[in-house]
Amino acid sequence: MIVTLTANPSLDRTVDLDGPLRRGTVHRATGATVDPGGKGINVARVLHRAGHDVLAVLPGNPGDPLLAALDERGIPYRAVPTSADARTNITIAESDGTTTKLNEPGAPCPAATRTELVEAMVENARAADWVVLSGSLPPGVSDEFYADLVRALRPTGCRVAVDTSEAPLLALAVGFPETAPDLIKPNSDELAQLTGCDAKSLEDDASRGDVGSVAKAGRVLVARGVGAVLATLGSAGAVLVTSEGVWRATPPPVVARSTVGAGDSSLAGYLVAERAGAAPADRLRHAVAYGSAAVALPGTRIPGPDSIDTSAVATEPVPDDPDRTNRPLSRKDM
Ligand SMILES: Nc1ncnc2c1ncn2[C@@H]1O[C@H](COP(=O)(O)OP(=O)(O)OP(=O)(O)O)[C@@H](O)[C@H]1O
Ligand SMILES: O=P(O)(O)OC[C@@]1(O)O[C@H](CO)[C@@H](O)[C@@H]1O
Repeated sequence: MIVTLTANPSLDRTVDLDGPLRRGTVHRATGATVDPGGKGINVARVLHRAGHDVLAVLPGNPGDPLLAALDERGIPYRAVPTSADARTNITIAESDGTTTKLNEPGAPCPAATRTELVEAMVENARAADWVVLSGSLPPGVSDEFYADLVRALRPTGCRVAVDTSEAPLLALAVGFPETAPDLIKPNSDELAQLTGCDAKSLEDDASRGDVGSVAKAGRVLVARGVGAVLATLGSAGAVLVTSEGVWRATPPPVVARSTVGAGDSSLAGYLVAERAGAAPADRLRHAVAYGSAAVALPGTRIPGPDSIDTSAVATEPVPDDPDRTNRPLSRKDM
């Protein structure tokens, strides 16, 4: 089983425009869709659709429309009572695939909810082979929440994947190696937050075929105890760094409709392959195939196994570059 935690879940409302977004004007939307969202929920949705046994843990009260959306899709969940309904996050989707997101802060999380979420995670982790801790934290939850939870999960022996950003990510990294997860999935912004690199140049270099800086940042994290770094780089694909080596994967050309949930689908794709016993390059291939399939779908729609084409994803090992390895990262190596 895979247990996901979404401490700050959302109902994702996507509004479609037939042209570019213009600030300060009235737009007549051409359509609108609503999906259950929040990063851990998206990971659980993809895994469930791929036939895996999942449990999505989240704060939520009976009657919350988010829980109704999970019920409709048959996603198994454990909802811990909290202060209010889940937030609504808005995506404005332009016809060329450009997406703008407006994410609400989320319902404040009372102390009793935080305690029960941790208890639910520890209890269910005992029967799981992975737990996935994903997304931002709602008001009332301290930045150290994930770091503390990784410590609390250690005795269960369950492997831990984390996908978060900003202060909770930095608070986790401060505790490495004690709080180092078995897997992290930073995008270029998050890799930059962790290592002081410039996010745009990481992605720009990668799209020109140079993933040296990403590989170096990943190696720094692995040296600090992280099991594997799955760095996703938007249309430039992804890089996997483990103690065994570094691989890069390039997606096939895709007509992008919405990038929302692409990173979550990548993480789920990696876990699908990992659970099947795949070697690192094949895990990366699955991550990129799932991510690219998600990008071709509208809103927070998630791909099913039938739309995954791993043969269209090119992977290759990235050799060690002694020159670059000896050069410091732009700010500090964490
Ligand atoms: N324009 C694109 N074309 C093809 N594949 C893409 C594109 N954008 C993203 N992807 C695929 O999706 C994966 C994840 O994308 P990205 O790095 O943007 O994740 P993310 O920022 O975590 O996404 P999100 O937070 O929106 O879920 C990439 O590694 C790639 O495989
Ligand atoms: O505000 P957070 O927790 O950082 O991100 C939330 C979110 O943007 O992430 C998912 C896509 O990855 C969406 O379903 C959801 O709206």
